[in-house]
Amino acid sequence: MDHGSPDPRLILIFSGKRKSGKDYVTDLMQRRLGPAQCCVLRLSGPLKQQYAQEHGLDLNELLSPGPYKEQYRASMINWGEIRRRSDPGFFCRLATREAWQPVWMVSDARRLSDLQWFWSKFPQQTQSVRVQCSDRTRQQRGWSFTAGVDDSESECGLDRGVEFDWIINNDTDGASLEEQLQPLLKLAVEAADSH
Ligand SMILES: Nc1ncnc2c1ncn2[C@@H]1O[C@H](COP(=O)(O)OP(=O)(O)O)[C@@H](O)[C@H]1O
Ligand SMILES: C[C@@](O)(CCOP(=O)(O)OP(=O)(O)O)CC(=O)O
Repeated sequence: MDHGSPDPRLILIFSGKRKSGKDYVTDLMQRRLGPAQCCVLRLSGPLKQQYAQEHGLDLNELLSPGPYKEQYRASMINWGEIRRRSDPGFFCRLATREAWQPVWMVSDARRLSDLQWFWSKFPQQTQSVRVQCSDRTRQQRGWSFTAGVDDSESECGLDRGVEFDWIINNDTDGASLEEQLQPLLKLAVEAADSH
């Protein structure tokens, strides 16, 4: 890789609707695994950084789960689409360029092109994880349907056509998240140990 680090041993690519809990789950896993073994990479990180700079916005607020980023989401989606159209791997490359840990978790895949980039570059290491929950749970977490966002490729691009390696149900009153994450954590520990 261009950053000179050895290739990762395991890449878990998370996707799911907004407020399904992608950040929550990946943060939880990272706390368990520790920063020396595992990093959380966000494809939206370099996107938000560049977008904030060009539009004079508060990057920290855009990176937070609160309402600020929602005001700009539709515009950020459009802005990102233009970049991706000419170079589908643009944000994947930027998001991964400084990662050196043996386990990577990408918290926000949204389009088939995101997954394809990792599958083609790291075919042995890449596994896909879908985080899902009911709309009711998402509403409890502050979600409401927004036309132009919830019906766009950004939210629906992976609804069909992918057989996910792992599915995590993250409903408020559903199966224990801890239990569901055990096999993934085990996989990550084994990958890190083999580094
Ligand atoms: N299992 C959970 N238990 C408690 N709170 C959760 C859980 N999953 C998600 N949340 C909360 O719901 C909100 C949305 O989750 P987040 O991880 O930001 O979703 P996403 O990244 O998919 O948009 C956050 O405030 C988060 O802390
Ligand atoms: C413009 C975006 O990158 C904004 C993504 O922001 P977050 O990744 O913070 O979103 P959720 O975790 O789903 O709430 C979407 C895109 O289409 O690239």
